[in-house]
Amino acid sequence: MTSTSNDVLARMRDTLEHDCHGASHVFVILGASGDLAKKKIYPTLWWLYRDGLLPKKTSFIGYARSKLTVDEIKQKTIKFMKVEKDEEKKLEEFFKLNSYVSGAYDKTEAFSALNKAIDAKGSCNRLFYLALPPSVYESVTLNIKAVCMSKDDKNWTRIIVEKPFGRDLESSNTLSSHLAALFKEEELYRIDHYLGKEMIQNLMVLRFGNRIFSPIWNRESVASVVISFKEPFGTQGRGGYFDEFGIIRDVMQNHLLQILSLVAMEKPPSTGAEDIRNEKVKVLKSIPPVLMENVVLGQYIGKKGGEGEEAKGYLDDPTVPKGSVTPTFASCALFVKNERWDGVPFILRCGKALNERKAEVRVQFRDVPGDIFREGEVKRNELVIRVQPNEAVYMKMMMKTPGMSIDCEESELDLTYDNRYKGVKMPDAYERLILDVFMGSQIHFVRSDELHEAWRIFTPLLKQIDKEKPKPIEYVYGSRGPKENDKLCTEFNFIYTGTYKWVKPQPHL
Ligand SMILES: NC(=O)C1=CN([C@@H]2O[C@H](COP(=O)(O)OP(=O)(O)OC[C@H]3O[C@@H](n4cnc5c(N)ncnc54)[C@H](OP(=O)(O)O)[C@@H]3O)[C@@H](O)[C@H]2O)C=CC1
Ligand SMILES: O=C1O[C@H](COP(=O)(O)O)[C@@H](O)[C@H](O)[C@H]1O
Repeated sequence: MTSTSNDVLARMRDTLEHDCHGASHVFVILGASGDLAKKKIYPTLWWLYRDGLLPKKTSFIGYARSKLTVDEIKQKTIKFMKVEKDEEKKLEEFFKLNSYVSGAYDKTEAFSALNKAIDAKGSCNRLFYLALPPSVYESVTLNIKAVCMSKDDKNWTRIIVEKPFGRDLESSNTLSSHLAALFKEEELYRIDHYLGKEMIQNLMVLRFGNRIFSPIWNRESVASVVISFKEPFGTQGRGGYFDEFGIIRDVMQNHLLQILSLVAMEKPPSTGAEDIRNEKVKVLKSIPPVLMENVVLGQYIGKKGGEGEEAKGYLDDPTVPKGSVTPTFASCALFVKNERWDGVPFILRCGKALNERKAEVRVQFRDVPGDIFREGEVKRNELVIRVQPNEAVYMKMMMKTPGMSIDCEESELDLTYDNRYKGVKMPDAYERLILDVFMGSQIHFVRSDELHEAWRIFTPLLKQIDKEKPKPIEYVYGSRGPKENDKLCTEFNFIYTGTYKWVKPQPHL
């Protein structure tokens, strides 16, 4: 039987109270005046508070250079909080638990003032969320370490770090060494918010909780794997920031590679964080650096006759440097050189300003050997794990056309979450991850050696792109991206026939 949202919430509250032993907690948002804080962190803390999912004695302190009041923070963030009419009183309670300290990121005296505000809450566990540009990570973490850590043994301090974790292997290693000199690995929570998504967390269960997959999850049966991220909007005026990174650093090197490691890793000895992360590192170590010849780069141009944002290309964004060749689309094929996967292409593909919002994993199986049906009739099986939107797992299968016909046709085993798990609340990725930090679970956070391997795989390519500045292929805003990507997919054994038609199930009357 499917658990109802209320059952699940009640169980989570019990676990949380048990794990937190009734302790007090202070959650500090560094960069409280910024975009991430406003759009994600404050709303997430509110949802957790509203649902009773934070330890009972938790308060929140915002910290940034701007001189702000809690009321001003509230005005900035409220439209992202999705507050229902009957929740106003609770929202007031939430903001009463908030305070704000203004100060510089590089002044120890300012952090002493922050520490005073934390001390005023009494003996407590401390969580610091770095919702900040990486340029200030170093000074902020030095100051936290110098004056803001928990003073007694019974309380812990945890630091939540947001990407980008550097821009190449060298800068990432420098950041990792800096953090390692200040904090223990168990105090560091490196967020990759894709690890907080339902279907990404489901990959472990799907693979290792089902007997049927393990015999076919290898080079004998799998032809190729495609992992995609598509977004239907462009840089929306924030191209200046994006241009420093490009889509490979923004999405491929982190979110898509994390998904790949969960799809390709061996079965860990347990579901413990270290066992899982050991396996993820092992599989990443088997991946040679990506070669430029296996890469397609694209940049979107405006749509003729389009209106508003879609009429504008990447280079029309006034915050983007003139003539920039930063890719807004990238796809690449890479290989896992181990016994299980040798020769199987893993195609990663991501892009902005495409035709739809979609993130999915597509495992395409090899052709049926010794086919006895009419030539070309039998198509490859495909297992699709749709991460977003509308979570689903479906397996494309060949079936006899029902009725008198003896033909084969493409059909599917379809597990659409909206139908199967009616009424279950899907928390936002940040809700799950912030809760994990309270509970001290690092399963869904990136360890420093995973980060090292991820940058090792992409840094030679990124350096080559930065040096040679190849001109990306133009694609029109709202299209499927460069045609060259389809060629890359075909070259690397992903066969698209265009013959599969999904008949959306109609609700029973
Ligand atoms: N439970 C559910 O909700 C289910 C939903 N469906 C829906 O049915 C529709 C079709 O299913 P789908 O699995 O995508 O099957 P398809 O075989 O039609 O598509 C497979 C893949 O090929 C890509 N593709 C499309 N055009 C080309 C092309 N010209 N050359 C190369 N590749 C191409 C697709 O999208 P891309 O443009 O991203 O490359 C996709 O990645 C989808 O909208 C799917 O979401 C199907 C089954 C279950
Ligand atoms: O990390 C990032 O992810 C978002 C997309 O996240 P999603 O949860 O909405 O899929 C992307 O827009 C952004 O560029 C990138 O930095």
